[in-house]
Amino acid sequence: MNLKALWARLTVATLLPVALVTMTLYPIFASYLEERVDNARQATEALLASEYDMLLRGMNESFNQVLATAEYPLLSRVLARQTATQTPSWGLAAQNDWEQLETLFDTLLTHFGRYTRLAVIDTNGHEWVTATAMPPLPRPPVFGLGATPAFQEAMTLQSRDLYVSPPRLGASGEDATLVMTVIDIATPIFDERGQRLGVLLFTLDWSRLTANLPHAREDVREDGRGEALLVDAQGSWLLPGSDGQGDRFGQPLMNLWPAAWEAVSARNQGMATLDEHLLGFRSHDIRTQHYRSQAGMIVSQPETLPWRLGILMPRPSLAGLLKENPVQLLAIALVYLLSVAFGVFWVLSNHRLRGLRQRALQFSREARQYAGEVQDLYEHAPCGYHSLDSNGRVVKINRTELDWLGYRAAEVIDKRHYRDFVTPETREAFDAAFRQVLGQGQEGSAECELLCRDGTHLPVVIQATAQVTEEGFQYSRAMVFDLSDRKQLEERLAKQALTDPLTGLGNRRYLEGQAAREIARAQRSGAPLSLIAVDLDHFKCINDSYGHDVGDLVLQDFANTARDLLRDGDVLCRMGGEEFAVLLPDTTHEQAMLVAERLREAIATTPARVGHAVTADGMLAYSTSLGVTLVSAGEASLKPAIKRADQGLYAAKEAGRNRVHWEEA
Ligand SMILES: Nc1nc2c(ncn2[C@@H]2O[C@H](COP(=O)(O)OP(=O)(O)OP(=O)(O)O)[C@@H](O)[C@H]2O)c(=O)[nH]1
Repeated sequence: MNLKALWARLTVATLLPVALVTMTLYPIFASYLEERVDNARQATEALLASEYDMLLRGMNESFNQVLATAEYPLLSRVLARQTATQTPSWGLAAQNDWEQLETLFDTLLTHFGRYTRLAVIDTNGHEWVTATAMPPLPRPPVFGLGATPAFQEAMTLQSRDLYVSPPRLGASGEDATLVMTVIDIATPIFDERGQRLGVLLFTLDWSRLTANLPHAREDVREDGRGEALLVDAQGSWLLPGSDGQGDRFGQPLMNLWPAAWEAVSARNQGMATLDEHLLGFRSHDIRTQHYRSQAGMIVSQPETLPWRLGILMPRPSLAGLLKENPVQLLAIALVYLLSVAFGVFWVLSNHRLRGLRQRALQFSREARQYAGEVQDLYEHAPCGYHSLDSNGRVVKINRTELDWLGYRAAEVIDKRHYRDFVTPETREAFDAAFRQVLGQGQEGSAECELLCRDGTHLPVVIQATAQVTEEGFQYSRAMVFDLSDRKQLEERLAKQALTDPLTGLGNRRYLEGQAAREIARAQRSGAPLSLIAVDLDHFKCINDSYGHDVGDLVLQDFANTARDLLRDGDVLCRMGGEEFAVLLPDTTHEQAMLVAERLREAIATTPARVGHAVTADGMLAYSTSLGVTLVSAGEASLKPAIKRADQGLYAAKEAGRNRVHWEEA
């Protein structure tokens, strides 16, 4: 496997475990996250309800305090007296009422702590009594407040009606530099006869009231537990900052948080999911709050209503959950790490195993190929191979030897003893060699003849060695060489040694061999054995006249003519040169003379074919002289008879040639 494939596998081994772990963990975390989101939604709704109630309760308290104070008889008495005179009257009764009223206002300021300023204003807009949270109080402070919207609105209202201004930035009392968020709450003051005397104006420290909303506090906000949101109908931020200065006060929510504004402006109440927050919201129209308070009617600036109160809670997220619990994060990282490590380990070990397997396969292929080659060599070797057990039974044999024998492997292996394939004549040599193999020497060889299925004999030499282990003799392993060619060569050489190459007749040595056998037979049977010596007449003249080649043709012609004339058992050979001999078994003196005469006459009357290049008719006449004798009983060799036949031959030559002469033993 190449490096590229390994990298691809490693990539898969990394990505796959990550995907599997993610697929396993994601549903768990998703359902957990869903549950947390549901919880957060419920918590948001609960917080919104409680904060809404808290806001209304706080405002109701203020409304009721304003209404209760406006109905206080002391207030209308002071106001009626001052209105009547239109100048500060400092009689004893007035001084007393004034001090009581101041004490009341001081008590209200200090006891409730939520008001920054309390004022009593007559119908002309003159402020007759004023108490502020910021001492020292001017006494008697008279300011014209007739132009304030709170005064003007309250002057149009009936008894127990309230004017409530939207939260605004305002000066606290006389110190115009100290700016804070305030709400004006004003109600008309009537005497017991129902005559309008003026207006009671409470300036409420809005930051003190909203400070009771826990989620409006920045310390709580920073905890990430939620944030209160309060805007008017135009989307202006109504909540002051923690210091009461109003860091975001009055800013449009559209700019601060467009998504939140889009959600709260679309519906009166509900739940919205923003990017990282859940927003629960509801609207509140301050004018409807008289149902909950002692007020007859509540008037405010209509363009600012209704208000929208909301709670923004952080929306639980997967990252947030993990951040919440670092141990969990660590465990998840560990799971990813282990799964990736396992994948990488698996690929690497698999890679190594794969390499080993491929090498093993390669070795096994080579081994099989090698074994096949060895088997092929064994089966088709130019010599025979076989293995025998200690009883001489064939346990293995190659195809070459089976082909020689003409058997199939199934007919031989474990079924036949090898000596059965050896001819009885050579079996003894085989047995002796096999005994040697089984013995100490552990080697043996023998020249034998194998008995083939078709009855033919195959000369072979067997060379065997014993295969011996610690347990002793296992089997013999033998190589068998075919000796047929060698035998044939030997026979051919032997035959050539006994044959005259020019005429194809046997030579002198051949005659001697044949003579020994015939003499022995004649001695056993007592049958006569005759010998004829033949010599071509004037052969030198033929050679000299026509050339040596023509002489050879004449010699071959003589051999053919004589061979045709003689019997099968007669032995015709060339003794050398132009001399021939014929051994005639079982032939008497008379019969031998007849054969010699017939031979002489046949040669004399049958010219040799020498071709037209030599003679005109292509024929060349020649003659022979012959000496005939009997091999005498008691002669162990042919030599004496040859000598006598030669003497007869010379006699025939002497007598004029082309004749037969008997030579007596
Ligand atoms: N062409 C040929 N000539 C041979 C061969 N062997 C021997 N000769 C020749 O045969 C001749 C024999 O001659 P000689 O012994 O004088 O006898 P001849 O001429 O036959 O005379 P006579 O025997 O007395 O009739 C020699 O010239 C040899 O060279 C042979 O194989 N081929």
